Order: sequence, then C-alpha cells, then structure tokens
Amino acid sequence: MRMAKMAAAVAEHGQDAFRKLFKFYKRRVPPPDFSDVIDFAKGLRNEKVFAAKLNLAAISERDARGAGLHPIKDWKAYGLEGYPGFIFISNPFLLGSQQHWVTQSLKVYPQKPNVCNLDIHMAPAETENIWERSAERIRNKSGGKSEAKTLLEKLRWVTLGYHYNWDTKTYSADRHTAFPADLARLSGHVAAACGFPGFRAEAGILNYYHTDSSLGIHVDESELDHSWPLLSFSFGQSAVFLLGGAKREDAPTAMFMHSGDVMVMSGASRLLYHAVPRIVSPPAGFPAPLGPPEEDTPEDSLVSKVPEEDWEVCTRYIEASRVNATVRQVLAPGQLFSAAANSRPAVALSGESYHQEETTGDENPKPKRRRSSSADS
Ligand SMILES: O=C(O)CCC(=O)C(=O)O
Ligand SMILES: [Fe+2]
Repeated sequence: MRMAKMAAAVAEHGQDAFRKLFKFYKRRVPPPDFSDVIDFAKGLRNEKVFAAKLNLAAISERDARGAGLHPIKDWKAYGLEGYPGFIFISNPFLLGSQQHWVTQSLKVYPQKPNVCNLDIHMAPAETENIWERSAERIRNKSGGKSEAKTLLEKLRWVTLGYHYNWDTKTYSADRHTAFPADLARLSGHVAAACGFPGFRAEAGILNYYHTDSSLGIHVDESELDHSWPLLSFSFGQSAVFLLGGAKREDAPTAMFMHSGDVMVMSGASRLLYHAVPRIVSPPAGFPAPLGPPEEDTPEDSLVSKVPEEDWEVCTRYIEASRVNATVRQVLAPGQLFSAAANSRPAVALSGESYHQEETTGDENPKPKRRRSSSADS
C-alpha cells in the first residue's frame, strides 16, 4: 500500500506541467477550482490581459455586417502578456448571427464532399445526409440517457478544403475540395482586422465536443507556411483552453472560450502547444449569445435567418455541445505541394489520439476510451 502510494506520487511528480494542468482541469470529482482561468469576457480585469490593436480600416462596416460581425471598432480584442501574436476577440458577432454559423457547422459543413470521422467506418451512402438522418430524432428526444445516439451526435470532426490526414499529419493536393465560401469570407475579415490581409482559408477542422469531451495536447504545424495565423471560432458550450509554450511540457495558461469567441494564433504564438481539457456550461447571466438575428442585414449578406425548425435542432444540440472551427492557410502564395511534404510517417490514427472522451467521473479514471471515430460504438 505504502509502496503503491509512493509510486503514484513519483509518477505524479514526473509529469510535466502541461499534463498536470490538463488532468487538473479535466478532473470531474472533485471539480477543479476554475479561479485561475482567464475570462476575457471580463475584459481587462486580469493583469496579464491587455487591449490589442486591430486594423480598424481592414473591412468596411457593411462587409463586417454581411459576415454577421460588429464593426471592427466595436470588437473587444485582447492580448496576453507573454504570448506575442496571440489575439483573443471576445464574441464579435452581431446578436443572432451565431445562429448561422452553428447551423452551417451542423447541417451544411458535414455534408459531402467534406470528410468526417464517420466516413472511416461507414460507407459513403450512410454518411450522406447526416442532418436529415438525425434532425427529427434530436427534436423529439426526451433526454433519457438510454436513447441511441444519432449520427449528428456521433460526429467528432469534419475537415474542409485541404482535408487533414490524421494518420500522416499532412495535407496534400489530391485530398482537396472547395472551402466553404462563407467561412472563408468570415476568416478573411478576421485575419485582415488582425493585420493579415490576403489570408486564404485553405483548410479547416471542425471539432464537435460534448460535455465529457477533451482535445489532447498538440501543436498545429502541418501547414507549410506558418507566417499566416491560425483562426479559431467557438460556438455553443464554453471550454477551458490551455495555451502552452513552444515545448510540449511548458506550463500553459488557462482561459475560457465562450460561444462567439474568436482566437487568433499568429507570429510567435502560431506554433504553441495547446489543448482543450474540459467543456463547461456558460457562466450564469452570460448574455444570451444566440438570440434572433438583427433585421437590417445587407442583401448580399452571408448570414441569413435560420428556419425555426432547424434552429430548434441546433438549440437542442448545443445545449450540451460545443463546436469549434479552426481555419488555416496551408500554402504560401504560389506555393505547391512537393512530394516530400506527403511522405511523413504515420503517427496518429484517425485523429483518435487527439479526440478523447471520458467515460468515468473519478480522479483515477479507467483507461480512456479514445473519442470514437466509428459509428457503431
Ligand atoms: O476546440 C478548440 O478550441 C481547439 C481546436 C484545435 O486546437 C484544433 O482543431 O487544432
Ligand atoms: Fe489546434
């Protein structure tokens, strides 16, 4: 008994700072103390948080409105002491326009020819119309735990544009489909406001989280040109996000990401390790971020009113889930893929080493069930 305890203590001691904090925030019983988690929704109240300068002339108010965004001058953008190039924009979306992005993420982006985790173990015909096969059942769910999961609830990731190969950790010319035009436009606006005009949205990863999901420690380095930022858009439930250093074991800073929040990792922060140890409910009294859309949207707006019956399904879904979209430019302007870029060895299987789902609630959980990429588990 004594020996076992000591061994546990040594193992604990030998763990690096990032893994320790990841486990700390992932813990269910007892729940962790969240008081060190930076909340950008509280503005400059944290001494490490400062106001970030944006390029106010990067896009017109009309263009911003057309993408469902407030004018840039009204964005609350922050930097974080010690993380040059990191910009956190606290929900720049117009009231109601998040509805569009949530609906696209659940209804449209999972459609073929985009690629999702369900494709790995299911025939193409079965993973078509994920929304249609799931919507009615989600609408009628009573909330009982025993109800079988719909395909939409089994969705873990969707890739867009250059489809990320989870096995080889590469993008390639032969795995490419058109990147969604609306998300590309939104990304271009955000990148321009942050000092990166000319950003091209070439690859995207959508991650779908439930209350027990987490995303392991990683760095996004597969893009061939790292001088462009990595953009992140979050919707639905909140998350604890850990932003680490250039080395995997460097101690991270914890922050909340709420619905509508946009994060930009650029410059010296582009290649920092990061992870999502925990999904959390939005704070009480958090302003309803997903209300009805404002009326006077421009005619050519990307963001249109979501039909009520669709929104009903999305509401049910995001009551207990979070969707995050990361958008990346892969190539330098004019750059092409070389054969060498595609020949790295296989290291991860189907994204399963990143995407984890907890099955137990205690501090010493049973071996983790990897986030399933199969539809039949
Ligand atoms: O869900 C998030 O906030 C992070 C997602 C992420 O790191 C990724 O897709 O590479
Ligand atoms: Fe990432």
